[in-house]
Amino acid sequence: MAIILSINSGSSSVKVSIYKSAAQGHPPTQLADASISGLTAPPAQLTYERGSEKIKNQEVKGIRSNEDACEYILDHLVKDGGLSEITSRDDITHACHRVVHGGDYPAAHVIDEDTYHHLQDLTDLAPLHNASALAIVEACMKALPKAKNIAYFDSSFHSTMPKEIETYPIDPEIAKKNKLRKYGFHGISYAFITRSVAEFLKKPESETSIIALHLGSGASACAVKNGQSLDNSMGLTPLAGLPGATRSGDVDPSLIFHFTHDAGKPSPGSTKELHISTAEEILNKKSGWKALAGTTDFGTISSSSDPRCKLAFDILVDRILGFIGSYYVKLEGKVDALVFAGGIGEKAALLRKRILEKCKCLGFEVDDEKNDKAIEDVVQDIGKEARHRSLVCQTDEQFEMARQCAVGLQTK
Ligand SMILES: Nc1ncnc2c1ncn2[C@@H]1O[C@H](COP(=O)(O)OP(=O)(O)O)[C@@H](O)[C@H]1O
Ligand SMILES: CC(=O)OP(=O)(O)O
Ligand SMILES: [Mg+2]
Repeated sequence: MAIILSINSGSSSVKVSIYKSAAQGHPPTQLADASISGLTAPPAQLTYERGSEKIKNQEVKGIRSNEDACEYILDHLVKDGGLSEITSRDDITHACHRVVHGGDYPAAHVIDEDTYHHLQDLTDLAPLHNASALAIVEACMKALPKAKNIAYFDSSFHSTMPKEIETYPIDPEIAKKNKLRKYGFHGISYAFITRSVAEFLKKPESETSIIALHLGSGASACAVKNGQSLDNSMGLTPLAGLPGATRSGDVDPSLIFHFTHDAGKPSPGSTKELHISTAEEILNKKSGWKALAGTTDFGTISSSSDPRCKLAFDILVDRILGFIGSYYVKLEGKVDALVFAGGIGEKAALLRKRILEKCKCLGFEVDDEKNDKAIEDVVQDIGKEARHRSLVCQTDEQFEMARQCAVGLQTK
């Protein structure tokens, strides 16, 4: 029997789930689930569930990085006497890592020396993510000597984007040499969402077309056509597209040079592993609703009467509407559903309401009573009878990686 550890290192949280692989062709069974959130809005908060039993929900001190969070959780899982399948770290046979930027890798990759160095080269393209994910990989290689480490990339799901969408209108020679194109991200989540919504709608995945919104501290929109990614709002890096907790999202590329004359200089935040310019540091880490409203907590922004929070809220609504409109046309109106997911998408009912009210002209209609209900199912309807469905999906990047790993296991 395989014991699969699934690690999702996000920009404001680290989520770790542990599964045992079931019989041939069955999805893996979750044994426990732990997350440390609030990494950008301390104090960090640990939640820990074994099966359906909520074991812990408490503040944790001394967590200064995603790596600290992962080590703390791993220690917790192994020491939890309630998990009979795990008596030591040696029982863990597979460690699945969410790695945001996989470059041209179209699918998951066992992490060997070559893969590790290839991913190190990509760190500069995902400054908030790849470096910490690789640090966690390195820690797992030491802490879990018996485990096979496998990287699942946020970018792989978007390898189906057509040329005219992934190509930037820049010098093709330089673009080719430096691999400068749109990659798109949150793909592990969009793969889970597409499969879950197809199941909910009782349609084959290959006939399911949706506009999906993964709204977390990093936020993106995705047009899925017949089960495959057509377009994603993120680009060469996760900076493009929608604003995030500390990220600007799309701005006029010239802006940064008017923001500071030091834009092109190395950022003071650069390290041995991470070479980012001052421009990237500002736009990735010192912008977004943190800069606008002084907090990365979108729950606060949604409920505050502070005009700065209202502006941050309205900006996010405006930018999301831009992508919904564009993707609705690109899908030629053949949209089975508009789907909200991610920490914000699943919890910010007011944001969903505002967006759906503006999308009434496209044939979406919010049902306030359903929209205000707690989201308990994997997929839940929040819309009225209308031309198109409006849904929430509790996305699960950890499960998606473990499922793909279990399938891979069963086919090897
Ligand atoms: N009740 C809530 N209402 C609105 N936003 C929320 C709520 N709870 C958490 N959030 C937001 O969810 C985001 C975290 O999203 P999530 O997808 O879980 O993590 P990550 O961005 O690290 O992948 C944070 O910006 C947080 O402010
Ligand atoms: C790509 C990205 O922004 O990921 P996250 O939302 O987990 O930070
Ligand atoms: Mg995330």
